Amino acid sequence: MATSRAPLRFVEAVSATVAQSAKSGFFFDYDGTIAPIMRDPGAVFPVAGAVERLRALTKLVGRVAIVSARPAAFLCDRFSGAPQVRLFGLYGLQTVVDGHVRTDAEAQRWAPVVRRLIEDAARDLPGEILVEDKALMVALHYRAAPSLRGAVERWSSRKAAELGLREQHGRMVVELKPPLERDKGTTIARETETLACAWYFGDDLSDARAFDALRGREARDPAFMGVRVAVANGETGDELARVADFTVDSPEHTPTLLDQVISAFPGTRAGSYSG
Ligand SMILES: O=P(O)(O)OC[C@H]1O[C@H](O[C@H]2O[C@H](CO)[C@@H](O)[C@H](O)[C@H]2O)[C@H](O)[C@@H](O)[C@@H]1O
Repeated sequence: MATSRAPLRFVEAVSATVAQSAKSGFFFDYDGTIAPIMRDPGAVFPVAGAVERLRALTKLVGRVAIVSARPAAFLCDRFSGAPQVRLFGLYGLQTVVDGHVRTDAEAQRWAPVVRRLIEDAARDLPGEILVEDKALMVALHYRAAPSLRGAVERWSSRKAAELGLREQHGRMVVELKPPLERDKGTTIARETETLACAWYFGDDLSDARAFDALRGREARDPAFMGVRVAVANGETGDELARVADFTVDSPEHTPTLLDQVISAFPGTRAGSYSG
């Protein structure tokens, strides 16, 4: 079910991971990667078996983490069943330490600007556009009205210029965020510094930066192995699959791929992940 798209062979990636397990890491995007895409972002939970696989991985490798554009508090709720999984929210501007969310101080300063933007969006944009308030960022969703994409993008570009914010495009969404040099790429670069091998799973445009970070590390350190897994989809999937080592068919297939990794560790059996 895993399709090789580059010279790296799946079996080699797994063997190298098992051989240097303490220095290996698994990093996951959330929406569209280990959670389904739905119209209501608040109603999204991880696919069946994902949390159990992540919990199993924490016992086998040095690091397991979620790197998401969601607020860290949301991730804390969804991954309460796997407390050893590290959580990086809002593209790495938030982390969770001992159960408490820590927010980057520079990002926090933008909260009043984002608050004003949310009020403007509620006033200016058509009712079909879902304005997701993430406190430090706003996501403008046009999934319910794809024909409004152009209007939303024009409004968002104008507001970004007016307020000094940055835009991030994604699956039927455009986000406005603080103008800081922080994204999934910088988070992955930092979190993989001490690792010899790192896997990253993603489905969307912002995940390409995490893939790039792994490629950059490989270029600087030929002993390092980066494994890029794209989760297929008809929206942004092709773009990411082109630069991935492997592709899975959907978020529901991610646990199946993880079973193939987990079962390669001595003493493990696929499917026995209750503990
Ligand atoms: O980094 P991620 O964890 O992948 O977050 C990216 C965005 O995910 C969410 O939006 C996407 O999923 C929604 C729920 O399935 C879907 O309705 C929407 O069309 C997708 O773009 C989330 O709501 C955004 O805040 C994240 O930026």
